[in-house]
Amino acid sequence: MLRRYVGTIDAVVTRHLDAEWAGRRAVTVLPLMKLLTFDIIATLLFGLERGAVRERLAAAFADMLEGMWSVPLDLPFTAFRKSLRASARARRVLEATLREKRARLELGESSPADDLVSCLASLRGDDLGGGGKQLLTDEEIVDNAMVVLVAGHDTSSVLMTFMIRHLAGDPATLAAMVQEHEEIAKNKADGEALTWEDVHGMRFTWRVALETLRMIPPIFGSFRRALEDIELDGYAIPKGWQVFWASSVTHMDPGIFKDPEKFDPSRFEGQAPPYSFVAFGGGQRLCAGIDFARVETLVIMHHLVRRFRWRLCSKENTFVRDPMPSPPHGLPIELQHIGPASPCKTATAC
Ligand code: HEM
Repeated sequence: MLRRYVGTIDAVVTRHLDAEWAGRRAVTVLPLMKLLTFDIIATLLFGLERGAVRERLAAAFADMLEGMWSVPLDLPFTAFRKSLRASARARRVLEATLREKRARLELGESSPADDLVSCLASLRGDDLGGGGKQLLTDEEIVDNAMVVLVAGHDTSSVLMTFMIRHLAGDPATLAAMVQEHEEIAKNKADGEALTWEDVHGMRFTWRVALETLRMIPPIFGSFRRALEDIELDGYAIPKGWQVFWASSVTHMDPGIFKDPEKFDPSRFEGQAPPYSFVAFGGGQRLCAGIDFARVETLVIMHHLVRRFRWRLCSKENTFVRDPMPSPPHGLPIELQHIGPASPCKTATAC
């Protein structure tokens, strides 16, 4: 299904680079990547065109994220209360979107395959003994849309930001990536959109992404509940206990990844042992958006490395977790344009 949306992702990425990167001498990467991944999700999963509705959703969503990890005190003026209110505003936008989608589906003006909201609104219980009734309530559809928005927005933007940071200091990896993308581009006309097949050819770039995720996993872990008494390395874990799995610890285990501090995309030439690379989680609750993340990452990197070179404004090679990793000051970089010339926009110094 994702195959048919590669061209749309390509169009959103190109528009974003033209509007936000082209002609600028410097940009701050993390906020731009958040904007871009939000635009991709809003377009593809919610079918929201650019405009007032999308801006309202973006604003409510940004406010919601601000307090999402705050102390859960629902009192006036707390970050948590503000986040709850913003979440209610975002839900109202999505409820209105759902009503509109449903009306268009009933009039035959749109198809369930148009976007995620239309797809969920069209699900019927025929195969599950539901007598053809709507499978999900409106509340469940909005819940699902909110989950996808939260799960798919910050994660990919963090990955892209740290890839860009790494490439600034690793000319050999950048050169190998450029070569891969130039090979793909040489068989295409100017401005021709990438296809599913092109994206599948970007093997080296995906290994660079996986290695970036290994070293700086956006989600550092999560909880699982023990379904039965188990013993692990001599420790007894009783049934019902919550266990925290930490991707950062597994990824830095020299018994699994030799020289774990070294950035080496070739580790992913073969298959990593099961449950050793867990940036996307594992088991039944494995990330539902892996393929989506892969396509958007590869399309974005394709256009970035073909159009720009960059230099870090700060030498600080650190990051903080809150709880997502973020580089100092959101990663300001100086840009050099190597793609087709574009009109000069506001130049911001580092
Ligand atoms: C680099 C990008 C991404 C990373 C590192 C990532 C990572 C993860 C992780 C660690 C989990 C928890 C898995 C578990 O508990 O075992 C998860 C769940 C999930 N992710 Fe992602 N994710 C990414 C991108 C996306 C995107 C783009 C989407 C959607 C468009 C998405 C949708 C989801 C959903 C819906 C879940 C919940 C799955 C469930 O509980 O069944 N993710 N992701």
